[in-house]
Formats: sequence, structure tokens, C-alpha cells
Amino acid sequence: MTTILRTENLTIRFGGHTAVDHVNFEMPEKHFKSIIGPNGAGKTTFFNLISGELKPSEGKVYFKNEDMSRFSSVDRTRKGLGRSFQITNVFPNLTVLENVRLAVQSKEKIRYQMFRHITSYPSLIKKAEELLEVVLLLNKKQAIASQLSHGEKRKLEIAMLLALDTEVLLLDEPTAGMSLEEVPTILEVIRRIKQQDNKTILLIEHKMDMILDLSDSIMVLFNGTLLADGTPEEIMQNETVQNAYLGGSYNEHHAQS
Ligand SMILES: Nc1ncnc2c1ncn2[C@@H]1O[C@H](COP(=O)(O)OP(=O)(O)OP(=O)(O)O)[C@@H](O)[C@H]1O
Repeated sequence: MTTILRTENLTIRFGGHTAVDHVNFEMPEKHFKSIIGPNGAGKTTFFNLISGELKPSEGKVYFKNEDMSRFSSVDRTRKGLGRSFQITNVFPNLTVLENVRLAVQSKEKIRYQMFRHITSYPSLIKKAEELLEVVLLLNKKQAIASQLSHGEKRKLEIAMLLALDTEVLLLDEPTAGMSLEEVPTILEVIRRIKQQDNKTILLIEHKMDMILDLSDSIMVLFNGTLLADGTPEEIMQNETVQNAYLGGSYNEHHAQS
């Protein structure tokens, strides 16, 4: 298995506080890894270091064995390390379809500008519709983006991220702030992307139950350090994780239910 993404002693300090503390991790291509950990554990900061929004105090990020230190977040997206909102933004007054079409177009421009290739409008629309189908939003293609529900907006963001066609997808709590009814469909969208089997996915999630069956592996951050990294079963049975993160309550909860 080829390692696509890894970090070496990745560290960032804010004043006296070490938010990410010498984290070494790696993931193979087409792998699905979730990052869990309590509030303030450093999950989002870790993501920002990988995507290039933050510069580490120490340590490195490698994508396909290339040191990413000198690359901006936009460069990293172009190379294939994708996080939503890096190249494209949602235009609130445009329709869902127009937003995704523009994202597809921005990718095509990047890819073909050297050859002065002009991709036809119908083919951009077709690609955008295919992506909307993947994220279960095709029925809303003519809706104005600002009028979507919170869950639908997240689906639109995911479609726009997919339009950039990056090998790695960094998804930061895709279910955050969603109503209970919206959560299963966003999980279904993530499952569909996983089933296509052409992406490496790294996902932050607060609620461990949600991602147990989706994840090939789970890493646990605690106080900025990597507490554990293993299969969902290993993480569930890991005593350190139980004590530090779950406080033993997970098993109790499940024993009752
Ligand atoms: N720009 C910053 N300046 C100072 N401290 C910061 C900054 N960004 C994050 N921190 C601190 O770093 C720690 C980790 O924060 P981070 O947001 O990465 O945690 P998290 O695991 O994503 O938490 P949550 O689940 O609440 O989103 C926190 O103590 C936070 O206050």
C-alpha cells in the first residue's frame, strides 16, 4: 500500500500552548480515516496544518512523499490535497447548479490552461449534474444557494470539493450543526463517495458512533497529542482511549441500550 499522506513530528504552539504536539501519522491511498477527540483536542488545528492554512512551529507534512512546507493551501489543493473553500467559494445568489458548474470550470481551467483548451458549457453542466447526483442534491439544482437548509449547504460544499477532483478529501465535521433528520443523509453522501473507491478521506468527527462503520481506521487526538490510531475495534477496546476520551461511558451507554 502506498502512503499518500503523512506527518512527521507535526507541532504548533500558540504562545505557551501546544495545540498539536509532535504528531506522527500516515495513511495509505484510498483509505478512510477519522479523527476523533474532545473539544480543544487540536483536530481542526491539525487539519489546518495539513491543508496549509497554518504553518507548523515544528515538523512536516508530506503528500506523496513531497514536503509540503513551501506550498500554500491553494497550491496544495492543486496538487491533490483538497479541503472545501480553498479555490472555490459558494456564491449565495447563484443556483446550486451554477455554483458546482463554476467549481468544475475552475478545475478545468487549472488543468487545461497550458493547452488553451476550452471545455464546452454542456460538458461542464453534465459534470456538475453528476456531482450533484453523488451528493443527493440533484433535485435542488435550480435552488438559490442561500436558500438551502444547513444540511443541503454542506452537500453543496462537498459537491464543490469533489469538482476540484483532488485525491485526498479533508472533511471537517460534515455533520456539525445539523438537525437530527439531516445527519443520516450526509452520512449516506460520505458513504457513496467512499464506495466510489477513488478517494483518500480524512474526516473529523465529534460523535464517534457516526463514523465507526465508515472508517477503516480512527485516530484519537487528546491535548494535541496522538493518543491512539487503529481500527475502529482497536480504538473501542483501547483502555487509554476509554479513560481519556470516552471516560468509560461509551461501553456503559451501549450496555444499557
Ligand atoms: N489561532 C489560535 N490561537 C490561539 N489558540 C488557538 C488557535 N487555534 C486554536 N487554538 C487552541 O488550540 C487548541 C486546539 O483547538 P482546535 O480548534 O484545533 O480543537 P478541536 O479539537 O478542533 O476542537 P473542537 O472539537 O471544539 O472543534 C484549543 O485549546 C484552542 O483554543
